[in-house]
This record gives sequence, structure tokens and C-alpha cells, in this order.
Amino acid sequence: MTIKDKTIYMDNSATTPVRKEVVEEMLPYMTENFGNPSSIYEIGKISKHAIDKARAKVANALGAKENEIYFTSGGTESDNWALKGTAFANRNKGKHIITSSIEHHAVLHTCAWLERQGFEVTYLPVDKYGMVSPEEVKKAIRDDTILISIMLANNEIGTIQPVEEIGKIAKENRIYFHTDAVQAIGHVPINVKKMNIDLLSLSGHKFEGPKGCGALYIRKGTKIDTFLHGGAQERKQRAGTENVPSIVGLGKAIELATAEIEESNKTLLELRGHLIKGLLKIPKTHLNGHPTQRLANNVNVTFEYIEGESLLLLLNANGIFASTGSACNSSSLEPSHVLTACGVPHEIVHGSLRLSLGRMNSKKDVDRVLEVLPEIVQKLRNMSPLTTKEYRTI
Ligand SMILES: Cc1ncc(COP(=O)(O)O)c(C=O)c1O
Ligand code: FES
Repeated sequence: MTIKDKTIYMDNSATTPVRKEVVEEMLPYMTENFGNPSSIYEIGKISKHAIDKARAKVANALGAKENEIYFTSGGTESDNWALKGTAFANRNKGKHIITSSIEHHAVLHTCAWLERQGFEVTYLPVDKYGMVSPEEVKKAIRDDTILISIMLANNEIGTIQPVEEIGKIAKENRIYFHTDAVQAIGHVPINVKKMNIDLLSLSGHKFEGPKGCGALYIRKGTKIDTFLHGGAQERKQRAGTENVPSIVGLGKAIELATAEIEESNKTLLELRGHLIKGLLKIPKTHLNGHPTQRLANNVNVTFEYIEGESLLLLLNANGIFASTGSACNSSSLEPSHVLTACGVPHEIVHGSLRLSLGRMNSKKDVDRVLEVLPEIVQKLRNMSPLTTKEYRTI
């Protein structure tokens, strides 16, 4: 399906379109510069040089050194590598890991697997805004804690965690600190040194780069096992012929996204404010996530009495693309683990809607959503047996 002029894409937390400037940089690496970066002849060297350039751009965006950046196949691989790699490399020191109950499944399912391998995991609760308390992190630390993994920003509700404080606690206790920054790139300024981050995951397709390409920052000196075994690529840490075009694209995308953070947040905050204000005019509607400590592009609301999936179908029929929660969850009928952890009551958790804004969205799009949504919500409420009399129009 192509995105036609009249459709409105408001699911930028699921993925983003690849930006024109990024595509242009990528193209030569799919055509004339197709060499294998491990080859020593000219077109091989061109590819190798392009990867080095992209690595420098990622390092620059994070305040890291170039030799601390490793390219991967995306956020999921980076999270898996960070957690499994540090857990096994440090198991002589301990077997305890601390994380939160609202992490992405790339972290939560990896933790569950690690538990089956004999590690022990503490899943910290969050407050009603989805915030992890640094005090709770401190209290959860044991003598055998080897890793703390807390995401920078949540993919469903956009809550931004006090990562700098948590990083400081980890450092004081000589525990490795990993953060999943997949949703934060291009929205939250990052400096891994200042924030005391030892490992950081990112993914190209969330900031107008290509899909299937990401990176893991590993602070120099971190004890971590190799995740993919094979050839000597990525300084022998991550085997496999590099995805050169995508790496080049990721480099360009992170460069642009980081340079434009301030300007982009200013625009997005205005749109977000307008959207939230309009949505909360619909009766029995609640904002999920933190009122201020949230990603500038994230809106997540719950409408009482209705069911998110039907809402999405009717929005889709009106050319509006959105999500009920996280992308992978939309095919399962399980209630969102994030909203559940925030204490959203079971009866209404299914009535949630995530609208995530992007550079393509304008005030006109927001106005259109605000024109269409109240009617859809009312239509569904009229159909639902749960709706009380005062919220029905027929
Ligand atoms: C917070 C977070 N972590 C990890 C991932 C997984 O990234 P990828 O799709 O690149 O595997 C996502 C994507 O949905 C995400 O939002
Ligand atoms: S499993 Fe992918 S969004 Fe949760």
C-alpha cells in the first residue's frame, strides 16, 4: 500500500518513512559501490570507508567514541546482545539483573530467557505515569547485581525515564547500565558519558532511516560476550557481512535527526498539545503516560467503553493510520503490559489509542483527526453494551 495524499500516517513510533536525503546517500551503495567492506580492492575500500563515516556520525550523536559503536540488525538484536552478552560475560560476578516492567519485549522476553538460563531478574514497578523511581532501583540492588537495563523512552506512552540518575546509581555501585534508546533518538538529546550509560540500543527505522539496521554502543572496557559468531566484521564482535547501504542511511539519518532535535521538538510539541487538548474534550477520555516528561511525538489516550481494535479499523477506513499500543502487540489481544503496569484498570485498558507524530504531520492532519475521532468514538460507544446511558446518543 502506498501512502496517498489523503491518508494521514500517525504511527511514527512503529516506523517512519525513509527520508529523501537518506535514500540518496544509500543508493550508490546498492549500485556502483557494491563492494564487500572486507575486500581489499578499491570498491571494497569504498564500502569500508562509508561504514567508518557512518560510525563516526553515530558516535557523534551519542557523545561516544567511534570504536564504541557496533552496527547490528536493529533494536531487537542490540537489546539481545546487550543483555545476553553482559549477563554471560559477568556471571562469575553475579546472576542478578534489574529492569522495569514496561520495557519493550526485546528486553522483557530476553530477560525471561535469561531467567531460564539461571539468571535472576527484578522487574521494577512504575508509577501511574510509567515512571521508574531511581530510589526503587537503588533498593533493588543486591551484591550479585551485574546489570541494570532501563529504557530511555517508552514506545507506547512516551514516558522519558530519569536515565542520568539511574546511570549514576549504577556507576556508584559498579554495575553495568544499559538503556534502550530506540524511541529516544531524534527526540531526547543524549550524551552517554554524561548520562553514565555503558550500553545503548538504537534502531534506524525509528528516525527516518532504513529498517533492519541498528547499533549498539558499548563503552570501552565493558565486559561483554560476542553475540554473532563467524567472520571478523565489527572488530570481531559482530560477525556477518555488513548491511552497507543501510548503515550509510542510518548514519545520515542520525546526523539529521540529532541536528534537528530542537526545531523538531518545538513543532511536535505544538502539534501534540493541540491533539491532546482536542482529544481530552471527548468525555471519559484519559491521557496515558507522563503529562510533561514524554516524547514530543507521543499521544496515548484511553477512551472508556470502547475497544481499540474497532477504533483502528474505523480510523483506517477514514485514511488515518494509528496504533493501539506497540506495533507487535496489535496482532495480539493481550492487554498492553505497559498500560497495565501503569495501573490503567482492566475494564478500560483495551480502549487505548496511540497517535505518534512525525515530520510529515501538519496542523491540518491533527485537525482532521480531531474532526473524525469524536464521531468514531461516539459511534462505537453507541454500539457497546458497556456504555452507560448518559454517554449514548441513540
Ligand atoms: C523501545 C523499543 N525497543 C526495541 C524495539 C525493536 O527495534 P527493531 O524494530 O529495530 O528490532 C522497538 C521497536 O518497536 C522499540 O520501540
Ligand atoms: S513485541 Fe514488538 S512492539 Fe512489543
